[in-house]
Amino acid sequence: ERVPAVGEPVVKPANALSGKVLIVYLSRTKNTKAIAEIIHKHVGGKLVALDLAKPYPENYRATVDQVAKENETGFLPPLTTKIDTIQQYDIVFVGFPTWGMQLPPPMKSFLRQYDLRGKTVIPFNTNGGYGIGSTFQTVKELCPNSTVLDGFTMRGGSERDGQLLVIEGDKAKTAETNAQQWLRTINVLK
Ligand SMILES: Cc1cc2nc3c(=O)[nH]c(=O)nc-3n(C[C@H](O)[C@H](O)[C@H](O)COP(=O)(O)O)c2cc1C
Repeated sequence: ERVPAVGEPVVKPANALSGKVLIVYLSRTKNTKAIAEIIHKHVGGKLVALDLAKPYPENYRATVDQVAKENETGFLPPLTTKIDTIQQYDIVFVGFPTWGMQLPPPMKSFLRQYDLRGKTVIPFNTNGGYGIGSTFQTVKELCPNSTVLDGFTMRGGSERDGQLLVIEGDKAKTAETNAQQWLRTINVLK
């Protein structure tokens, strides 16, 4: 690496993100989990799934209805996942599906429960083809004192139509290529 001249302003290198990494994700049919694992493979750190004190019903329709109610009332479902000393992490990836065009309530619980101030927060998403909805915006709102970077999104399954895990095989390879490209764009990878 070139040594800067005396008095020359020190510019951060391209790969400016360093520090301890936490990857937290919510996944019902494992598409978001597949992306979390790709990120983990390339970035390392601690990979943690969000688990609920009271899991959602297995039935898709019942889950949609429950989520709609929770979104209406602002109910934050209690988590059983415990992050050991959140303070130790500098970079926190947060992964989630789009649910009802919103951030899923359990991820709202996580962002409410843990103080991510001063950290770099990096969202990623899978959805049934209708996009991120308000999810990335809500992450920003719930992390007002964090640096929230541009997120990654791709189409996952569509449980409504019986499509569960689809990010596998060739689709997982494409996902990996695209995710690596994104990680370079946001300067997490060189
Ligand atoms: C309760 C519920 C609500 C959903 N709402 C949406 C939605 O509003 N828009 C959308 O594109 N996909 C929606 N989906 C589909 C998921 O976002 C998609 O299948 C995603 O890939 C699931 O991620 P996972 O496999 O990690 O659980 C919904 C799925 C569930 C279970």
